[in-house]
Amino acid sequence: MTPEQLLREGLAAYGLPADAAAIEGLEEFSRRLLERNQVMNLTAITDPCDVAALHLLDCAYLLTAADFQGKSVVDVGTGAGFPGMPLRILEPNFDLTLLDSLGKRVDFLRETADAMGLRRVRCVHARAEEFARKHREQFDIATSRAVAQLNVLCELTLPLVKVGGVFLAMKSVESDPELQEARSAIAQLGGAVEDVTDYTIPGTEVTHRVVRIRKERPTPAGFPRAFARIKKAPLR
Ligand SMILES: C[S@@+](CC[C@H](N)C(=O)[O-])C[C@H]1O[C@@H](n2cnc3c(N)ncnc32)[C@H](O)[C@@H]1O
Repeated sequence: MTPEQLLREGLAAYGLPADAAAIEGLEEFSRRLLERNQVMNLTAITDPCDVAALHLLDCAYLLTAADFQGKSVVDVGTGAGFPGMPLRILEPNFDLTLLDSLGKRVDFLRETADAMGLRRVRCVHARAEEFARKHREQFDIATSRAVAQLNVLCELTLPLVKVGGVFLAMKSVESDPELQEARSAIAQLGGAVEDVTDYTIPGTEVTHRVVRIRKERPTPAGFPRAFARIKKAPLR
């Protein structure tokens, strides 16, 4: 199967629209990613079919896990733009902030968003725990994939989410122990696990998980702590 077929059939399997412009946008992003990957470290996945499935379709699943229309969304530790960029390409009607602590990756994202004419994308070079000082409880949705253990990750993300909003954490299906260990941290930060959904990426036998955490109460003022403190004494 070609990447184009994989994307078309995969989006259809999710029940998402698979119009030609969206598919072309995803393929263009994949081309730019793999081209830049030759001179900087953006992804270990280098086959275009694998990028289509393991990056693009994996991330696209989030559009079935929450309604993004009209929302403000922050992707914490976005790296080369996952999950944020595929979501932006597939759904133009929300405000997206792509946040990462590595400046070169953020530069790549800014250049790529400009070159592709993507709108309503803000690329921010910052650590999440520092960004939270000025952007506390400003986002309807936070997303994150492959950034940290859930108890640490929630301290980075939940302070950014409005009360009533959600944090969508992309995790492996082996994350049950991690999830159990994070329950107290999630409660201390004002959240509650609402839903855990496992999904198989179309065209593969790979199954991943989305943990949906609802922000129920404001996060207490002491969080997030400085990263050295979070790392030394993760919330339990
Ligand atoms: C393993 S990469 C994952 C990138 C992307 N989310 C993905 O799934 O391909 C983790 C990324 O998180 C970023 N990161 C780690 N801690 C962070 C923090 N406290 N604030 C912002 N970004 C952070 C790193 O710079 C890195 O780009």
